[in-house]
Amino acid sequence: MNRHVAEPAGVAPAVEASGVHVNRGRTRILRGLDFTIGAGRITGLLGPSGSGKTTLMRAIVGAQRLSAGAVTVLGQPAGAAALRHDVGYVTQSPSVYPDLSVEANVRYFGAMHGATAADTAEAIAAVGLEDLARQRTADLSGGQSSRVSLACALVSHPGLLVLDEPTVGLDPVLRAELWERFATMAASGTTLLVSSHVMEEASHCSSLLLLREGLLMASLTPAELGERGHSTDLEQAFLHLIREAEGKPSRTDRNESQVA
Ligand SMILES: Nc1ncnc2c1ncn2[C@@H]1O[C@H](COP(=O)(O)OP(=O)(O)OP(=O)(O)O)[C@@H](O)[C@H]1O
Repeated sequence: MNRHVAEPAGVAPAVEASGVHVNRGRTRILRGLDFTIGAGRITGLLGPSGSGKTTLMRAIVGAQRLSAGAVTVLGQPAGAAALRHDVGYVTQSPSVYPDLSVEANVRYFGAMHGATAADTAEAIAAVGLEDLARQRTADLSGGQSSRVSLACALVSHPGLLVLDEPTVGLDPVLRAELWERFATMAASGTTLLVSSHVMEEASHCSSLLLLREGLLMASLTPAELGERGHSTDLEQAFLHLIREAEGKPSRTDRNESQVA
């Protein structure tokens, strides 16, 4: 199978990675990744805990030194100054000012990108925090703080939004609303790269990058994952691929909700 999900004719990929290696000390964390991420759609970055998802996201936003290889983002080298207003990154732990209100946080991050008051209000509404806009961020729950962090990235309307496990700690209703929001953003041209180790979330993505132990196991659509993994349950399909790669027989009697 082709390693890359086909791009629509004439549309340049948002991200191109070739031969990406990241070593930390003697540990080889990313081990020669080649892939593209299509523009204007949601790509899921999936893999067990420790497989290298955060390291790869850091490489894409230009926060990770590569040991070898190259990453190009929206036609520029990853981390280039010209990308400052075009790339949004939301880390796993919320990066907000605890002593400021939700609104003040979002306004502050928006100001760096020339965002308006309407942009601030829209970003807060997008993450469902209108009722808490005046609340100090320090007084919010973990899931609410994560949503403030997300609003701070949304406010500048980046062309590429990189989200590290954005749905962790959210209840099912909010999680569904966020995925709807992501779909709307993709439909209006935003490229989203969303990491998760919950395979059920893969079905919300149009393309998937499956990482395991620093290697790219596959770049494919959810439907292709189901076919290759012989299961409509994407969790089972991914486990099948992993066992196939390990040369072990596939077990179909497992019923975990996460791959990690
Ligand atoms: N600063 C560091 N020094 C050495 N090793 C590191 C460092 N940061 C991460 N690693 C190792 O790199 C590997 C990949 O880590 P990474 O955080 O990218 O994985 P991940 O897939 O995002 O995991 P999770 O889903 O648990 O967040 C892990 O084995 C981790 O222990």
